[in-house]
Amino acid sequence: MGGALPSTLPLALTLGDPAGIGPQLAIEAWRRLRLARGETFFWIGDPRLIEKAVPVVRIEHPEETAKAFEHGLPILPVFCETTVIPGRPDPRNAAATIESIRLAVRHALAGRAGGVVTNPIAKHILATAGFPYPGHTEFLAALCDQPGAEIMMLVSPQLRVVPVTVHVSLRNALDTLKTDSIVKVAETASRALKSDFGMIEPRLAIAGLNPHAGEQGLMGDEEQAIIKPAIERLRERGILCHGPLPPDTMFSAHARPTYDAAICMYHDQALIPLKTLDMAEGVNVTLGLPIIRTSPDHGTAFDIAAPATDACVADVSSLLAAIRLAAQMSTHRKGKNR
Ligand SMILES: NC(=O)C1=CN([C@@H]2O[C@H](COP(=O)(O)OP(=O)(O)OC[C@H]3O[C@@H](n4cnc5c(N)ncnc54)[C@H](O)[C@@H]3O)[C@@H](O)[C@H]2O)C=CC1
Ligand SMILES: NCC(=O)COP(=O)(O)O
Repeated sequence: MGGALPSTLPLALTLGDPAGIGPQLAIEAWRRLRLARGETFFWIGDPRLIEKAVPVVRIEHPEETAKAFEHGLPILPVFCETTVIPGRPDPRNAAATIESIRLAVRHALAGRAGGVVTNPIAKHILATAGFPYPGHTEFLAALCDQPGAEIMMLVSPQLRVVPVTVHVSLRNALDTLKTDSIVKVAETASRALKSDFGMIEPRLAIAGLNPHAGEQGLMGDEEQAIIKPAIERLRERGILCHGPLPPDTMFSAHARPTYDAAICMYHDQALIPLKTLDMAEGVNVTLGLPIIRTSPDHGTAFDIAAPATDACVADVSSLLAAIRLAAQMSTHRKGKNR
């Protein structure tokens, strides 16, 4: 999906959880992109984690990335407080993880980075360290001074999905699902598909919530009471959308070509089909913010995390897809603002 030229500005890649697969993936991504002469990035991470495994170039400013990339992995250093043991996350290193995200956003907001690509964090480890946000998505919105503007989209070669409710329990998602939030999320998605993905008139498929999209009220009334009014309002605002669709069939090979993004009512309704179809190529994108942010669709994978000097068994495809997509989105957005 895409095809735009790479962004000229380097991307900022964050540390993620240092005990996860992020450091090994950063190395692998640098090796491949350097060979391919593809997109460039600087890693905001701890050089001590990787410098025995790969040539690194410590930089002070993102502008040094282009020159450094040929010679080594450009690193803008942040330092972990305590020894990192792959597979054994430690809340004492949360400060470095958080600082890396902060710096990445600062550089993107200042126009020194084309976008932010985040390595995975372990939400419960950050929470133990007192981090008050459920995930990157909400933290990034706060850093951009636009809390509530953020939405999550997962993108893969076969599907795009947007959950209306995100990092909450299923019970809480049902309680908080509202017509207004469906409208807001769908409008943001539609706008972003134009500005960041180059679409002229994006088509949205709106999922139902209940089996058979409620079976005319026999199996739940949220479709009638909450989702249909949202669709009517979106149509009045000129947004192409259809639904509520039965969630069990709307992701089939026949249905997928009829829309550009599926607006889903809760996290797993959106992410299960996407990861089942395309986990290796899936990319998590934050829309609705002044900065571009992408991330691989997988998590920290502590079970396969290893020291940087070991062979990398983790698949780097999703991170590479995230880097490429961020560059393409940045190019689209620049073209739009020209
Ligand atoms: N964007 C982010 O920061 C995300 C963070 N997470 C966090 O990750 C942590 C672990 O979550 P899990 O549900 O276990 O999901 P996970 O994606 O980390 O792992 C699930 C399974 O997939 C495998 N896997 C994941 N990425 C892989 C890769 N690149 N190559 C090969 N195998 C891979 C793992 O080894 C594991 O067996 C949680 O604390 C969660 O909060 C989860 C999703 C996204
Ligand atoms: N399941 C997606 C996910 O957890 C990613 O969240 P975020 O850290 O990107 O907000």
